[in-house]
Amino acid sequence: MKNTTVVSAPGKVLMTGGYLVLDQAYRGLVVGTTARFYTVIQSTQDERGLIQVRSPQFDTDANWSYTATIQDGKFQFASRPDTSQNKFVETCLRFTLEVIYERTSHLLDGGLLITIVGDNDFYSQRAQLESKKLPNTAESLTSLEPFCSTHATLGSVHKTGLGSSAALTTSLVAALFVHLAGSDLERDRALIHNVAQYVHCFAQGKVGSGFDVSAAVYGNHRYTRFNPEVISSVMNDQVDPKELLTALDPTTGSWDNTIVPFQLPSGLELLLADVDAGSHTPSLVSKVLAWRKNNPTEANELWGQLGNMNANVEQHLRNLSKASECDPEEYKQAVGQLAELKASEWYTVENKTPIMEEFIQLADDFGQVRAYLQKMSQLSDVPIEPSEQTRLLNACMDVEGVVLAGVPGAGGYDAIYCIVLSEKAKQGVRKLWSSWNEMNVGPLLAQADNKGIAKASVESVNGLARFL
Ligand SMILES: Nc1ncnc2c1ncn2[C@@H]1O[C@H](COP(=O)(O)OP(=O)(O)O)[C@@H](O)[C@H]1O
Ligand SMILES: C[C@@](O)(CCOP(=O)(O)OP(=O)(O)O)CC(=O)O
Repeated sequence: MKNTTVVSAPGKVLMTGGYLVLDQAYRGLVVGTTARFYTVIQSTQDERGLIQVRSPQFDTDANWSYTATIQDGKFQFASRPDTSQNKFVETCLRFTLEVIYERTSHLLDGGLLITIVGDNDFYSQRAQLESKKLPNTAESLTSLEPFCSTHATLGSVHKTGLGSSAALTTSLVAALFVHLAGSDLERDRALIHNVAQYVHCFAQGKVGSGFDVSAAVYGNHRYTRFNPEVISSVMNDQVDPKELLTALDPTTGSWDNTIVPFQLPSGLELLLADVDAGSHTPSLVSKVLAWRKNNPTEANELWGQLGNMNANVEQHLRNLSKASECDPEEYKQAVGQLAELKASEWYTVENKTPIMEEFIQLADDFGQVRAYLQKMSQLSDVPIEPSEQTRLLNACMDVEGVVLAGVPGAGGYDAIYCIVLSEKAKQGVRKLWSSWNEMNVGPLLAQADNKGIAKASVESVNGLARFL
């Protein structure tokens, strides 16, 4: 398709580092997912500067129109009077177009038609499956068409926690740079990251750690956040374009975020589940941070202990990756043998190899991470790993071949993840989920995937062409 740009960006799972990663002194280990957001931009012959955006997976009002023009050399942006609001889409367009204009002195010759879709895993498919009288299993989810209708509005849709706004923002920002400024996603990655990070903070009205946008741009990594001061002076409606350009410029050296590549060791598979506990999780983050502020001594000790344990988990994973490369046969043998046992039984294996010891340490240290998160839950009185989730995670750990099971990100009732050693373990975990009664646990199809932002063609993305 001529004059068409497609850019996608992945969802994320923060395996370790929830809460701590808000602080520059600590790290987060984040994994990208195969679930992605796709932004398609088509140039149109419409009125110059007319930008129409649509999200066809939603029932009503998921169309937004804006105008972006240059008057007396100045960038002007407005939403059309008859349009509904989408803070993320609007903020992406407004600031990204402004940055592009400031950098290239050129904007639009005609109009733009922008189509945005997210993989099914970003939104709960429970209602969809029920209406088709299908059980909530991986097989049923596989039978749904790609980018299926959510039968909901953006306001009412049930999200699964993969980070729809970060993936949407990143894919839209990157697609605008490619389409209008001829950007190269490799070469201009840091600039795209900074703009997406800023836009995301602006739209959500607060500066979070930014690990979700970082994962959408770079895929898996160990993340250390940027100093929030980098953007604090431009977090206002009246921002001066030159000041914005300087604040987001990656060559000034002011952005101090770090990205250290990371891979899951071979043979390990990430499984995700969306949990519907029937209750709504309150804002966990502000309560935890308030507790930390009021109890600095106790909190700092806990942050230090949990930070060290998170670092141990990361190191075991890195050691295992190295072992799988240096000694593939022994590694395979260890994985095969351990996959037949519960992690709690691994210590009983006779003549354990160093690779097996590493797996045992990994499972033990991740158990410690959970213990510290449970302590954080109790002390701050916030349900980070609430007892319902503890029971579910313990049951997952009781399946043969499960290495670890935990709550991603901020925790709460909404989601869990497991890492398993075999197809049999994966089936065992999913069987457990489908029979779990205390809460409704539904599998997601997404797996770990290291690809950050990426260009595509319409034809290469299954199910995309029907929207264009
Ligand atoms: N498919 C989509 N099309 C357009 N905007 C979307 C889409 N999905 C999510 N968004 C934007 O992201 C917002 C949701 O952000 P948020 O509540 O922070 O959820 P999340 O935790 O998934 O990022 C929506 O209100 C909307 O502005
Ligand atoms: C608490 C945190 O450190 C991690 C939150 O991770 P989640 O994956 O739970 O995030 P949401 O997509 O906002 O639900 C906050 C942060 O780092 O910004």
